[in-house]
Amino acid sequence: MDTILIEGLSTQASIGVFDWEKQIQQRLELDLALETDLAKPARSEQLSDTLDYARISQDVLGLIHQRHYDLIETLAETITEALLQQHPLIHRITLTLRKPDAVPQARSVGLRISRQRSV
Ligand SMILES: Nc1nc2c(c(=O)[nH]1)N=C([C@H](O)[C@@H](O)CO)CN2
Repeated sequence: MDTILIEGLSTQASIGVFDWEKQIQQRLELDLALETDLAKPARSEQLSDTLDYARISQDVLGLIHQRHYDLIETLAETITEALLQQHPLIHRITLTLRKPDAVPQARSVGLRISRQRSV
């Protein structure tokens, strides 16, 4: 399987379990690996035959900004579920989500999840 990459997607978000985190915006960084077959678009040169990384980046930012999330787990599941539903060409998604300013002693904290289309 081939992979479309979106790396270092960075934005501010309302995210966190504590009350003070509901009053501020915090930095989030995302990497996405979207597994799909790229043989057809390679031949056709049609954007409609592949995953448009520009459009998907905007869709992900829209999901991040649409509401407050307490846990990064909830946001990660929301993003992978929506992308699998909206893009039939995606076979599997691996999402890495980082909250770089959450723990001052760490370069970054975060998670990585993989979700596959169920047949
Ligand atoms: N596994 C997680 N642990 C923690 C989360 C989280 O979303 N998932 N969130 C927090 C707080 O919001 C933290 O970022 C504030 O410093 C703590 N642990």
